[in-house]
Amino acid sequence: MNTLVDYENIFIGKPKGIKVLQAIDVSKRYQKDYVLRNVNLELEQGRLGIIGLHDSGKTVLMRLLSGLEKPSSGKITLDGRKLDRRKIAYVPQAPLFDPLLKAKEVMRYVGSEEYLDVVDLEREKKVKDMSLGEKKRLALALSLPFTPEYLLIDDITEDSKEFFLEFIKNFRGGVIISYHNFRDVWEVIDDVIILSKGRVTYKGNKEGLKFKIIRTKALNIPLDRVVREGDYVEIWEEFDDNFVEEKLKALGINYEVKEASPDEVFQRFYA
Ligand SMILES: Nc1ncnc2c1ncn2[C@@H]1O[C@H](COP(=O)(O)OP(=O)(O)OP(=O)(O)O)[C@@H](O)[C@H]1O
Repeated sequence: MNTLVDYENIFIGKPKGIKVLQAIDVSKRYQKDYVLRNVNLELEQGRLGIIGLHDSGKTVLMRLLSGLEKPSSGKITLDGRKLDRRKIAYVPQAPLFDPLLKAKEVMRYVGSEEYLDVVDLEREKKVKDMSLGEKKRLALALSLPFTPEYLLIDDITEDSKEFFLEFIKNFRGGVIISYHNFRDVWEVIDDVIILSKGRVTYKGNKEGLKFKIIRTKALNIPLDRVVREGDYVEIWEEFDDNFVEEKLKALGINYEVKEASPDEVFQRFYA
């Protein structure tokens, strides 16, 4: 293997021939309990965020997409074929390495310790002295010599957040990142899958999560979906709709409008 870092194959251009990563009607159960049900997704080199609360099935889905585990039913394919695991780099939630090895010794498995420079990790540092974020960067370094076309990152820690967000922005291939909120990853994702108790509750472009919250002190308005919050009422409406505002105007009722954050929308409708 070439011992120099192949920057071009990590950061420059797009991989030749766009490949489609697909999950087709994927379910997973351990013993009797289903932890994922009928998940469908399709990604063509874009950037997908898999968002869900604790225990929603994010890690299980990431392990299936990386080829580390097999679905109980349904299938995962790359361009309609069986997964080529080397083309899919996977950064686990909590990577495991021999604690006594140095970073450069772990890299001997792939024969090129130079990739530690790409993830900004000291060659002499022992695994037992690394933070979780550094172990995740080491997992990434191990996958890079295989010129992956997809990068799957299961969770980012506080100390590695900046590094991974920057890496995602520059990576030439497709990215899937799983995380528990939108705030921290919003800038690097285009498409979204929200998981709730193993089921997909939202799938689409992140722009589809735009809602506004209309607030008024008029408590008895003749509209559906009105929620009372203390001394005012709230009505949520999709950002581009104007039905509620026009109705309130016609009724001569004063109101305020605020854009809901993606996390507020997630918590309210899809979590
Ligand atoms: N090997 C396993 N055997 C049995 N149950 C499992 C196994 N792996 C995961 N589960 C169960 O699957 C469910 C989803 O777990 P998963 O780790 O995917 O959630 P998550 O969304 O990644 O949560 P977190 O945000 O806490 O990491 C949990 O109830 C978990 O206990």
